[in-house]
Amino acid sequence: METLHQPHDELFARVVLVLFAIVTILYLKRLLVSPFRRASSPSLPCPRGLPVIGNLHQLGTVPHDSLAALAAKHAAPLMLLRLGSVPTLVVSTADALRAVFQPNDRAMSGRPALYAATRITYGLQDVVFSPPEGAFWRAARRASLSELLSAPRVRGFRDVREGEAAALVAAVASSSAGGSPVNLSAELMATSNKVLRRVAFGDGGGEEEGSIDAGAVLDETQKLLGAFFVADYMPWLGWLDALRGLHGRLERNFHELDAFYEKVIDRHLNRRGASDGEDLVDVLLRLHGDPAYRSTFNNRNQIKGILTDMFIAGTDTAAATVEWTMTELVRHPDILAKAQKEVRGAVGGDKDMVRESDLPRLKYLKQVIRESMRVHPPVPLLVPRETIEPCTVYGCEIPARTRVFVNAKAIGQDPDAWGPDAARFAPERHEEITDLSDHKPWHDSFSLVPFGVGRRSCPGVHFATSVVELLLANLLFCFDWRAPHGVVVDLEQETGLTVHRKNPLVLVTERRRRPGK
Ligand code: HEM
Repeated sequence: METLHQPHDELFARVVLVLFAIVTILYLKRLLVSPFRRASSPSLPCPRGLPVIGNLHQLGTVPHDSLAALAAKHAAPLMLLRLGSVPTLVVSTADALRAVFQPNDRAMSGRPALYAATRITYGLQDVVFSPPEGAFWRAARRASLSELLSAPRVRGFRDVREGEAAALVAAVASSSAGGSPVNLSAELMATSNKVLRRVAFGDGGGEEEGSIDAGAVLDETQKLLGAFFVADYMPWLGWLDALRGLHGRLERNFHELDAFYEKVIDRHLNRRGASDGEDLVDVLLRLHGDPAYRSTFNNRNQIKGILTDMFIAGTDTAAATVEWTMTELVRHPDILAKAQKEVRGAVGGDKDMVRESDLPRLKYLKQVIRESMRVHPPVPLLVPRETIEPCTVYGCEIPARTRVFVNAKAIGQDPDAWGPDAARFAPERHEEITDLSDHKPWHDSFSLVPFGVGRRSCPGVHFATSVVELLLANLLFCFDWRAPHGVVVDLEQETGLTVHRKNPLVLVTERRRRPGK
């Protein structure tokens, strides 16, 4: 029997071996060959990657800068990469952005279901990460624009912003007493966080929620959303994230966040009918009872998902904007002096602080902020997109489910859009924009896109600019600023979805002397 079976066994082993080799070769070939090449794209460059990881290693420690360098090296306003197993289109100039989005805004309007975002948003029940095809995103986005972040609602929170701007001035004055340098990065983050918590949860800023340290929990949420999850690029290796402890951290954070939101929502339900103004939780609870929204907006998790949006999208973006603007101002004392002169002249030297009613007169300040967001967009690769259907760009077919990175930072440095001195910090280049109080020009342009582009662009522009302008105006009005002796303020960046300075901005400051005092 044995002698009869042996040749069959050998043959079987050989066949299995050959089949295994074929499957492996086909698999590696699939990984090595870009899907775009198969889809006939002679014109779009695809920088060569490595087996399995593709071009992931080329992202470096500061991905938007590495991608800009890669695009420049290949003279590729549009390039096609493979990040792990994910086909990815990278857009790096204003013209390319127009060519991609003008005809394909709908096709480009998806978001990839990233691992951490999916968990934190209760399975994509929010505005930032939810898929655009379903009724939920449309309803939630409509609610954001018309209720949560509308111009009247934002105006209604003026007292909160002015109160927190005054608290920031007091905190800076106290930390700088006796000539000590101030950690402005930390002060700005605390202020921005407080504004959002008061606006979202009410006057107590969430402090009523007893033992839960909401600031620390939300901070961890932000870190997890910016962390690199292997599963987002090579799903079959997702188990590595568990070994790295990321799953455990994510679960802990999710449950802490959830417990916090449950308490906040219960507190709001218990005090319903009280007449002390609506915060965002009140608005969301009201919408959930509204027949116009009931069919799509119908469970508590959606309220929690949208609250998370407000925090992740609104807190450190505003803080980073002021942080980078102050960085550039201290590096350019002439521009700092000009902006200060404008603020002090427009507000009046006898006043304590800048009020929101003063802001429309501060034209140069708005140019400075615009320039800062051109050179340092706080979300340099926007929030990742994903094509929801195939589309054609420059004659090349881009398949559905291609990830899309818009390099807002590279676009802000594009010499075709900004001239040969694009790298120079020069607020005057925005002089020709007449209506700086209107947020529309942000979204009309393809050359300045810190708030994104098309139908998924940021609905919080109004909210964000009112916070940023007020905080910056007060810092310039109330204090003189300079780097500590012998220190050159650097431009090193910390990575994450939102990009802050790597080293905190520590400055020496002196309180402005009021006339006659
Ligand atoms: C300076 C501050 C801010 C910057 C630079 C910023 C930037 C961005 C960017 C780049 C996007 C992605 C756009 C795209 O994919 O095209 C975005 C989306 C979003 N932002 Fe902002 N943002 C800021 C402030 C805010 C604030 C204060 C809020 C709300 C309180 C907010 C809420 C949102 C939401 C809900 C989305 C998702 C929109 C969607 O996917 O439909 N943002 N933001």
